[in-house]
Amino acid sequence: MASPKKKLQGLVAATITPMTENGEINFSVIGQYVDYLVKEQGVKNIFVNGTTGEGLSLSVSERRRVAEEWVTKGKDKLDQVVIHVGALSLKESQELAQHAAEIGADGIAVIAPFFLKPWSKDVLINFLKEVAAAAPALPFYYYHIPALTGVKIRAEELLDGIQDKIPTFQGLKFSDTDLLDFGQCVDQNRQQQFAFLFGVDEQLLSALVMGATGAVGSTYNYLGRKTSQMLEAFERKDFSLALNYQFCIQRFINFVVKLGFGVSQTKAIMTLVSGIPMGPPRLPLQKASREFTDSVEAKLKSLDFLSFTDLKDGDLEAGS
Ligand SMILES: CC(=O)N[C@@H]([C@@H](O)[C@H](O)[C@H](O)CO)[C@@H](O)CC(=O)C(=O)O
Repeated sequence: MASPKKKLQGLVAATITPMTENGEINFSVIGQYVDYLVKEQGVKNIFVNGTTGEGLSLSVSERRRVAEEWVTKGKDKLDQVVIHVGALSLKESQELAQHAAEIGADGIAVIAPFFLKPWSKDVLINFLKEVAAAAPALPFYYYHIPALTGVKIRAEELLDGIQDKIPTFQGLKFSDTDLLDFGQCVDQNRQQQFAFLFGVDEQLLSALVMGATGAVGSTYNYLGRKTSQMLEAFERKDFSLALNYQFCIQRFINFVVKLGFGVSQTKAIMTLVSGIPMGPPRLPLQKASREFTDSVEAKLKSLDFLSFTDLKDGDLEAGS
């Protein structure tokens, strides 16, 4: 794995936690999953035990084992493995942070505690600082996802002076649609070389314009290639082509959002596209319906996503 000091950039797949039909974690397919991400999707960075990975629905011991399995199977194949160690209990979060360091992960990320909530920036920073201190050699990322945590403290405020409190702070995973807040994070922290990782896949192009240095998301599990093509077009300043890719990705996401989209559906889509059985989600989530899977399969075919055919300029109408 790469040196922990290397900046996290480009696409980061928020990994699914594969499960058996009995609801146990299916560790046996993680090696295959790593190979799929690297070879078929060209994605070499992963974010483990986050929202998509149902991290907060797993026990601490399961989270440790999942993290270990990804680090072991990703050795010499993946560039960076970031482990989400956020929890309601500070002690659990610290245990997971320390464990991530012990197993050789490349970074840790933490969401705001979401039951008994921090109501001010300073309180949230104090919590994050205590977790970061449990893994003092690991890059630390704050995972901002206010729609799920209910903690609405603006990321831009949180970042103000954060490295004085958390010396290992390395960046932000921003899973929100507030591009004013995101833009201000970038604008006010450019000199610090933080990673600004955007987490709303359907809006990534707008975030790239705003200065995102990378992206963490669920769709990079199966749309990694397609999204990389968008990133490459953006790098080349071919904005019209980049927009075509974003629209194509949006068409698919819009389609699944209308059917009802979340972690369960991500598991179903990934099973369909990769052929690796991701299994059902854990309660309280419900397995995606057969109707959902059938509709998605047809849509992916119509958009040519299953064959990863290059989108050419002007193909905007295809599959719409
Ligand atoms: C709420 C949610 O699950 N958002 C996803 C997105 O990738 C999302 O699935 C995508 O933008 C489609 O809406 C990621 O931000 C979550 C994520 O990175 C994670 O699993 O930790």
